[in-house]
Amino acid sequence: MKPILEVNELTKQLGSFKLDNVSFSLTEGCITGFIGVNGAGKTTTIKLLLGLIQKDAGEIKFFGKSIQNNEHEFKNRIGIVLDDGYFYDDLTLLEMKNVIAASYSNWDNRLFKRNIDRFGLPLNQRIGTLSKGMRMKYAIALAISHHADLLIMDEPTSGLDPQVRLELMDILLEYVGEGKSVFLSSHITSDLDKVADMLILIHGGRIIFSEEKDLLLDKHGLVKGDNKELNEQSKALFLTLDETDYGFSGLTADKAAVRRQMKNVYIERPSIEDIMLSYIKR
Ligand SMILES: Nc1ncnc2c1ncn2[C@@H]1O[C@H](COP(=O)(O)OP(=O)(O)OP(=O)(O)O)[C@@H](O)[C@H]1O
Repeated sequence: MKPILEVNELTKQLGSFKLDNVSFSLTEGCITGFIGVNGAGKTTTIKLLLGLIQKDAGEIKFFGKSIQNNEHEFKNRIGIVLDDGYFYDDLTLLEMKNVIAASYSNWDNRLFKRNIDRFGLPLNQRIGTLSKGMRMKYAIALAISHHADLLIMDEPTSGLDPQVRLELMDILLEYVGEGKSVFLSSHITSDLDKVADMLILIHGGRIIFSEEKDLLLDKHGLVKGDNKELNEQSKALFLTLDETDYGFSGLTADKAAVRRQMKNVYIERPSIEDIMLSYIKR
């Protein structure tokens, strides 16, 4: 599949924080989870993609074309869902829609109406009176009503209850089912366990890995066993290792090698959170 967005050696110094030579690409028709703990650099990367802050160096290409020279086309073909700061609370949903729709050349009012009906949103209610879940659905309805090819979302699930998070994931799955792509930052990795195709981990302003989720989950393993299984060679197979008097548990990035070298151990499937924490603890 084609890369929809390519980020090459993106760099930005912000006070003592440096986003350091960040490179990754997003594949068409995929949900890519951009994961990392607080302060890792997720929002900074997204702000640079959207031109909300200026990069020091690096290049961003959208469908093979530099976004710097094609800013208008890029903005028309992406949908954006940021933290809830960018709506006017005193406007109704309909009034705010009119403000936003005016800035897109391919805005589709019928599609917007369909999304609004589907999400059960009251068009004449003031934005300030919406619940957090409704506000998120409204932000998505706005972001996907101009036939965007790529939806970019910064921490969309934070502060939402599990039911609304589940609904949100269903909406995203339906969206990529139409051949669109989603780039979604989150430190709540459990949502991504279900829906992400690709995962990119950022930590301290650097990309730690960028991989297909299924491959990542397949090759890593949470290993438990008796301490007598551990020696210098087998210990080298672990990203993290906890040893107690009762035995050890550790996360390996090479489950196959553990199977070959350690005979009496249990290997469980890790969660994305287990993997993320192991890489950043190293
Ligand atoms: N304008 C700025 N001046 C100085 N430092 C900044 C500025 N903006 C962000 N930072 C710092 O950059 C680092 C990365 O912040 P960023 O918001 O990108 O992290 P994040 O991964 O999105 O975290 P979170 O999950 O908490 O939103 C943080 O240490 C933050 O304090």
